[in-house]
Amino acid sequence: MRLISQEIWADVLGYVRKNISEVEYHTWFAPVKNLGVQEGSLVLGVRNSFAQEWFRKHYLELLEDALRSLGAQNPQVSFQVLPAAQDALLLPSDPPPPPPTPAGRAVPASAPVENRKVLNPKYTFENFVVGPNNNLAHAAALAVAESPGKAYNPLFIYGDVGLGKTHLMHAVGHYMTERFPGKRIEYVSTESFTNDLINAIREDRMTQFRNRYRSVDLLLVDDIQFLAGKERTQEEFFHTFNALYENHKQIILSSDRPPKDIQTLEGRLRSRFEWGLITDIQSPEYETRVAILKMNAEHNRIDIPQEVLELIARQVTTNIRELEGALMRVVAFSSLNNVPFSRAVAAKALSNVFTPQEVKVEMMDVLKQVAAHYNMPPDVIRGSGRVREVVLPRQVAQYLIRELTDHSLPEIGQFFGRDHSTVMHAINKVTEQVGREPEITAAVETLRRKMQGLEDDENEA
Ligand SMILES: Nc1ncnc2c1ncn2[C@@H]1O[C@H](COP(=O)(O)OP(=O)(O)OP(=O)(O)O)[C@@H](O)[C@H]1O
Repeated sequence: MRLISQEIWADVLGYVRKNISEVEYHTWFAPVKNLGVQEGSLVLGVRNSFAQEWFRKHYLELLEDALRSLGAQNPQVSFQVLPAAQDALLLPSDPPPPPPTPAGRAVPASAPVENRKVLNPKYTFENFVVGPNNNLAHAAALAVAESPGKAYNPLFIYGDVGLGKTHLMHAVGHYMTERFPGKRIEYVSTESFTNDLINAIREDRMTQFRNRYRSVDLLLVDDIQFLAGKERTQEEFFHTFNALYENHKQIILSSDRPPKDIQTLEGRLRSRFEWGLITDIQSPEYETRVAILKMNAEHNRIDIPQEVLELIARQVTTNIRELEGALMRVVAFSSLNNVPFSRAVAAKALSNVFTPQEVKVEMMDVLKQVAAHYNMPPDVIRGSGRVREVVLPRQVAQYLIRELTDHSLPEIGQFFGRDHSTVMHAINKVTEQVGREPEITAAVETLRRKMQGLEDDENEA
């Protein structure tokens, strides 16, 4: 759980930093030691009793507000004076989080030069969940990692925000570092490349700049779409590209769109970007989202029930960064309110961020829930049985699928191996019975709430 409290603390510091001056922040908050969440209370270690008093007087409310923003219903913060030796040992305390960057990336665009080489340790191939949305990009990245400069050069990966482009690029970097230890790797965002170029020109350091980017074995450039409209940077990048390419050095580029859609990109660069392989990453489907959450939970040693992960995966559908954020929110909520994980707790934790209408339900989920409710295998419900015990759950499932998903009658029919008129009949039948037959009414109501993650259960926070 240590990792969870670090996440919480990082979020709290982020909140605090936005609300006080930098000087105040560095004076008071930078030396604080996060001692974890104990029974719902965030425990902070401070240097001496004067600091403890100061915090109680001046920052308690701010800290409580920060915890409230993370979902704590009755936020609690306590302070402990650290023993002098521990204080000395612990300082500087947990590094404060970097100021938020627009894309929330691991290596801020304005990071000092030496930071740029840092590859995020989490972004490895082992930690990358492969699904139908990203399997081509994954296979291409792996091929490039195995034969850099030979398989596809450049490798151009494009896709929407937060779908794993940077993760895959870093994975190639990690792989190469392990496999070919002496190789030089440079990871840079297009923004950093541009800033670096501007500084090099201003400070008359062009030779140094060129050496640096032209002497690497693997160049990873993120968000290459930002080259658009920057003529001088395009010019310089063109020469960097050529130098590396001619020496069979690997280049990997990421972008939010394919080269042909990057406006005001010089033709000669565009055509070079198209020399190798262009591959895209799409939004993950439900199963992949659940797998990503599962891997994240395991990675952070969080023991969280599958059904809670499923609820989160249904709510956040397009961006993996947000998906991970939602998981952390649920974890923070349950730890700060000292309640065990449950679907109701998760729904509550996410209710401020995602409106219930956004809940996405899949046909298979409905079938599974109905099957569990009637204590019957899903395949039997989808099968050909005609006895009432099977027909009723089948009709209820079809009714709920129609209500909770966007699927058409023919699609639902196909899912059940029946034609659309049979589905229509089933839906009409249940519609007539709801409100009249208590048993069916209750079943539909319970299942509907469950599917929307709104059911009240005994764990409710
Ligand atoms: N297939 C995956 N398996 C596991 N984690 C993933 C996967 N894809 C993305 N992630 C995680 O999602 C988060 C966002 O990924 P990443 O930063 O690579 O996205 P991006 O496409 O580069 O976004 P941007 O366009 O903002 O640069 C990261 O924490 C990453 O580890």
